Amino acid sequence: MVFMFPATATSPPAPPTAVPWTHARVLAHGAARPSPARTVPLRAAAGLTLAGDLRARHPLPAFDTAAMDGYAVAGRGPWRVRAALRAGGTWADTLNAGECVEISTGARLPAGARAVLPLESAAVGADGSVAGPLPPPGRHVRKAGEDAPAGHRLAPAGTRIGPALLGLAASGGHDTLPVHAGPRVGALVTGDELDQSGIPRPGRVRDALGPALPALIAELGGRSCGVRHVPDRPAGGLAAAVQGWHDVDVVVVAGSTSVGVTDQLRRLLDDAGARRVVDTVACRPGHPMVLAQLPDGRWVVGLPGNPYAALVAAHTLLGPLLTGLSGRPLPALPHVPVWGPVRPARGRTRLVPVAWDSAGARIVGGHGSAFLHGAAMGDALAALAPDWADGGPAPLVLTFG
Ligand SMILES: Nc1nc2c(c(=O)[nH]1)N[C@H]1C(S)=C(S)[C@@H](COP(=O)(O)OP(=O)(O)OC[C@H]3O[C@@H](n4cnc5c(N)ncnc54)[C@H](O)[C@@H]3O)O[C@H]1N2
Ligand code: MOO
Repeated sequence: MVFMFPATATSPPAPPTAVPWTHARVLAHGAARPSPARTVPLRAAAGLTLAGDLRARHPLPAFDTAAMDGYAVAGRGPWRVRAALRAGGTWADTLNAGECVEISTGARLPAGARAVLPLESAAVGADGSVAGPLPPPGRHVRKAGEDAPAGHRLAPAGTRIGPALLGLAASGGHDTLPVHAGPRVGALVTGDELDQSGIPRPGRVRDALGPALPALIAELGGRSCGVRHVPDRPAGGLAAAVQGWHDVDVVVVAGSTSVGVTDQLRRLLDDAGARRVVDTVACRPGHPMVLAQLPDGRWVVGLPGNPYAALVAAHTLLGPLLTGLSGRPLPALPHVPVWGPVRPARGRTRLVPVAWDSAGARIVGGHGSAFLHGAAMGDALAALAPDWADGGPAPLVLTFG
């Protein structure tokens, strides 16, 4: 006879030693020290982190600039046209009342000009003079230093360098930037049951994490150094693989975080004299995750083998760790209303994939710990507290699906 336990609607409480989910992120971030700063050309800085404040080397804009094609006028009209100015040109003379220059957007305003009369508002008379409504002083003019005076802090150290910041740095007169490079991350995928291509053979499963991890590491701010597959047998293979990967800052181990006979991760961490910073987290899924530091300074992040649990664990521990190693502050999580027919978990945080909708974020797809469908369709993970109710606010960790 086979005895079966009745299915329960709520999950069992978290193990007593498990770290609360919000605290796990803070611990992982706080444990990391940023890599030394170095200087790189702008073209090599995308995705890295500013290692010093970015300051304007000159006023932005550098001079009073025409913001419209038209006429830069002085005094009241009609105005006599003195010259034509194009962007990039200079005109050393000064306008007197009743004079103007034809001017292009981006050209430096001549001394004496009060404003720009747009072409559409101007009428050119038979004698070549220009008439039109008197523009108020400063109209259609970008004032020198209006965006930032010289020396102004454009962005603080710790800012992630994206396209807008690269453009801002160039506008501010910079050719290079001081940066913290993205940490180097190697990924070890464990599991003798994994097939690497096609439809898995009977009893086996297709490796979902090997293809996912390099993209996930890059999304979280790391430099992926590749994926290596480690067999569960002989025992000791995982320890050798971890110890042997020297030229990385972080080793991610996928699988082997549980208590089964083939799960070697915690034993190898103890044997190696590693310091555990986070050891199990009060969340669902992903609770067996672990973060530890080896005596040589390298970090080990253990992600549970179940693919969605691994994704949750990566966003809980790996993301904040890489953020800290990169010299960036831990971002505050936005709280938005979350909708969907899901029960929160007793005594722990439940992480579900969500997609934006007009009223907040809606829970999407399947979110069992082995299934990636929901996460692949989602924009974020919502962290549902035990007292969350449908439509209530929850913090979001943004993801890329
Ligand atoms: N007695 C207990 N058993 C389990 C516990 C527990 O607390 N006590 N926790 C369960 C939870 S929760 C998780 S999550 C898993 C974690 O297991 P491991 O990290 O040791 O991973 P594996 O056992 O190797 O695999 C678990 C599961 O995931 C599949 N898997 C593994 N790697 C991949 C991959 N790269 N791509 C796709 N699927 C993968 C694997 O086939 C298993 O089905 O432990 C539970 N057990
Ligand atoms: O928490 Mo496990 O991580 O349920 O799949």
